[in-house]
Amino acid sequence: MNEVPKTVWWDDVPCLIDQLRLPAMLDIVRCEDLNSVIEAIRSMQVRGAPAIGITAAYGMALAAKRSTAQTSSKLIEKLVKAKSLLDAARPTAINLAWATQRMLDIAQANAQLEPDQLRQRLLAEAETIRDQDEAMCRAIGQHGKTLLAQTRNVLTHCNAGGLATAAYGTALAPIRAVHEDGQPIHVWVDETRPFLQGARLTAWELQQAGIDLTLITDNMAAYFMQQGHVDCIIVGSDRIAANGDVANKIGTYGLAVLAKAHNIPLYVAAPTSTIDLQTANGAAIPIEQRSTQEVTHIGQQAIAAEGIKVAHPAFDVTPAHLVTAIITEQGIAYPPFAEQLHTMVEAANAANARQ
Ligand SMILES: CSC[C@H]1O[C@H](OP(=O)(O)O)[C@H](O)[C@@H]1O
Repeated sequence: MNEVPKTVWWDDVPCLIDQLRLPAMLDIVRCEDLNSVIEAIRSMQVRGAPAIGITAAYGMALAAKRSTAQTSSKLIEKLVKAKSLLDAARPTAINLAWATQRMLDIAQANAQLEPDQLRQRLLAEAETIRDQDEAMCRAIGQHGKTLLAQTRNVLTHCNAGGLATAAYGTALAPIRAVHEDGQPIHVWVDETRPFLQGARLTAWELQQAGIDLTLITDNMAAYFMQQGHVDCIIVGSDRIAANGDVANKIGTYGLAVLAKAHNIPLYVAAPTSTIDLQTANGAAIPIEQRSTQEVTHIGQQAIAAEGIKVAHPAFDVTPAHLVTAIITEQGIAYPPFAEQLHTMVEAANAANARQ
């Protein structure tokens, strides 16, 4: 099945699916300037760690294109500012800062080029980041499917499908891979309050892919585990610390505790661009605090009284000891994770340097 392209460079600007309008409407947003890229990331028109990294990379290329700098050194000064603004849009997913840093590194390594040549080189790098992400997702699918050979029922949380990446997804990749091999597979889809990425996005993606699913509310997950209807849990990640602690959508930690209590494997699927070797453990991962309106409203409909106190941490951290395995494009890591994660990142960097 050909996927709808996600964030792409089209007609000379980044264009992306407005995920706030899904599943009712498949609407495309044209980002005419850097501010519209930043707003698309901040508002979650585009969301998902790899997807916001790719979009930020195109944002850097757009900033270069829109800059009137007459020298490459002045152009690079503009890119330093662009990186700072993009990185601030959402702090938890390391893919965002990883992508903007990679773009800035390319600019600085090619500072000898004329400004227009440098602009072209930057757009080429953003396209490479996008293409590599899709390849990493498909590799995650191939590695991850080896863990699902005896699996019929998988539970997912939030959305880590094609919409959260260049294409194909991370947590959904092994599920898609076994489905494409003809293996029967069913997915319990956590709706994932408060932003409902599971209900709005994962259910839609699985339906589009012809994969059997059942949408459940987050507080039903324990019931289906207790009834023996969940063989494993697969989630994505926004940042994996050097020791294997995993930041992911709020609610993941609770699922990990439930998985342990029911002796169910919890797998984390992510490209090596989500592994942050500079962050020693989960305690150092910044947790994004989002708008309280996303908790008190569903769309424009208020579901809580005005004037009450509301909390909205958008992510939580699952300690490495609750993670059964981490699936990357480089292979599958098992506890203790630190050395394997370091090796995987080094291998990915070496492969990128050869390209
Ligand atoms: C493939 S990364 C997906 C990851 O991103 C989601 O967060 P958000 O929807 O807020 O961008 C969630 O944590 C997913 O696991």
